[in-house]
Amino acid sequence: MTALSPATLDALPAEVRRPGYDRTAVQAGIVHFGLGNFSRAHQAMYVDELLEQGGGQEWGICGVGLMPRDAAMRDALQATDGLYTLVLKHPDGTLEPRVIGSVVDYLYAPDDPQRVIDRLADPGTRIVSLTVTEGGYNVHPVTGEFDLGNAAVAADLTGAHQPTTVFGLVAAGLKLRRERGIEPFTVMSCDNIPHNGDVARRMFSAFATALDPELGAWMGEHVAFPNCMVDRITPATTDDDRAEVRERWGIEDPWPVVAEPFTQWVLEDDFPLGRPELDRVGVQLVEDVTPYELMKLRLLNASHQGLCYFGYLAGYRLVHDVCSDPLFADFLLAYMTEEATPTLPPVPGVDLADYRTTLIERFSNAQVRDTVARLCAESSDRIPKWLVPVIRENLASGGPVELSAAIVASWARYAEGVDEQGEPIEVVDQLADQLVPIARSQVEGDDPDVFVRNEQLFGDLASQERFLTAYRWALSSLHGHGARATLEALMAERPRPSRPVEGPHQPAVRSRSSR
Ligand SMILES: NC(=O)c1ccc[n+]([C@@H]2O[C@H](COP(=O)([O-])OP(=O)(O)OC[C@H]3O[C@@H](n4cnc5c(N)ncnc54)[C@H](O)[C@@H]3O)[C@@H](O)[C@H]2O)c1
Ligand SMILES: O=P(O)(O)OC[C@@H](O)[C@@H](O)[C@H](O)[C@H](O)CO
Repeated sequence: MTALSPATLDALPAEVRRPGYDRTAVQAGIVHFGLGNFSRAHQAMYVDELLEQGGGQEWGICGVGLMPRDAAMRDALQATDGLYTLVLKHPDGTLEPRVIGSVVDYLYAPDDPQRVIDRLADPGTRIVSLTVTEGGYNVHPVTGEFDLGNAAVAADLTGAHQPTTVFGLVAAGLKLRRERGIEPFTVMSCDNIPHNGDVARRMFSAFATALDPELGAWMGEHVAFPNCMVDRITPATTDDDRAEVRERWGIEDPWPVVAEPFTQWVLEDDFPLGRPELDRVGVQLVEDVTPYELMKLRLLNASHQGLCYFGYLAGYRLVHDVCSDPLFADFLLAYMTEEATPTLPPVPGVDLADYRTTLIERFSNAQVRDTVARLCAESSDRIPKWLVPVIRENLASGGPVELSAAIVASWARYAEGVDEQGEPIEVVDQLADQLVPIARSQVEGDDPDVFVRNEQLFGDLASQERFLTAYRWALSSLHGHGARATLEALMAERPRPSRPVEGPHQPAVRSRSSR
């Protein structure tokens, strides 16, 4: 057994790719907040690749963690001097193990916030990147503005102690740079949010303005916030993943990461202090990321929501099991083709029919073992940003909303917190305390539409007749017949591309038109 470290790299089996570059010469020009599974499988892999190709020595990554769980990442990376194993899992079972070397430092902010601020103020820091989740941007659910009422944010705004939030730390770093006459770094959001750079700009600027209006104005003038689209399905690391790395390659790695082979990064090229030559390693640099992000968020991410609640209620726990079921694959393809795609602009260089088929193949990769639970979590951050816009556009254009409405209904049913066998569901959502009682009251109370009357999440959808009719039908079918039968009814009159015409499943409820 080899404990992963710079000293043991040469002892790893030949099939494990490892850094061939001199890590001691790599400087951390990127500070990354939220160094979790995804950024280690994606951004850090691209930088590692560039380093392999002899470029990017000034673009190593310093991870920063803020949350209690990040102490474990600190410990893991401390043990390996920042190294970790990325295992790409091909559908045919082929594994590509690779040790990533681009993370050259890690700071756990609660240990020493000033060290983080000093690193941000250091002229060598030229990009601050983020994967702090959708919820990490502190957007007020009703106003859409920065939520100044958030307790941690409000505490940071008093300036009475060292900051604890990403907003407080970034603002403190920028303040020092401004005072010292150092140009600001670029802030690069890599979260799954439409116009993630624009959202980051609004939120970070709002915090800075509330702290110090002059700082806010300086930021508005000088800080760049490029938008980007990022893609690589990266499940949470499990103990089985750790054991696999240990047993197959003899590597003792406290926190490896597994991911699918597919990867994509489309990035707006707005980096006043420069950037790594990411275009050398496959990143698409574009003027406007909009068509790419709409494609990805409305096809991939919204389909994840389309499969997770129905899938969970039908008894599935792994994503590939859901998507290997032809009924579910057909449902997702129908949602993507009939409802999501018509809302998309043309995407340069992309055949959307191929993209949709590839998504089903990616979701069906049995080796990745992505979980339905990961996709069901924090739905209140996801459905309003990925699916509700599809519904709105179709309502406005006269397009169909039946399948999207059924996805919303499946969330409403799932949020009741009890499955079809009467077993409890653990609803993981920052709004769970509100949502679960509301969802339960749709069964017990006298308003079956109560869940979608939540304007915070759905705006005025509940007053849109076409949406409401489809939603009511789907919710009632979910209650009366269950998830599988509801999908069968929805799909009964549609072409079924991914299963034989005489398939094994017969619709268990009446078809939509005979209702
Ligand atoms: N996992 C994927 O397949 C994937 C793919 C594309 C994009 N993404 C984006 O990356 C994000 C993170 O995904 P992940 O798989 O790395 O998750 P993860 O749970 O492994 O990592 C999330 C990191 O964000 C930190 N974080 C959470 N809330 C925060 C807050 N309020 N302030 C500061 N830090 C906070 C966590 O402590 C952790 O370090 C997603 O929410 C998504 O926007 C993920
Ligand atoms: O990570 P989230 O919360 O943005 O969304 C859950 C998944 O849809 C997402 O992680 C996808 O796996 C990812 O966006 C694929 O690139």
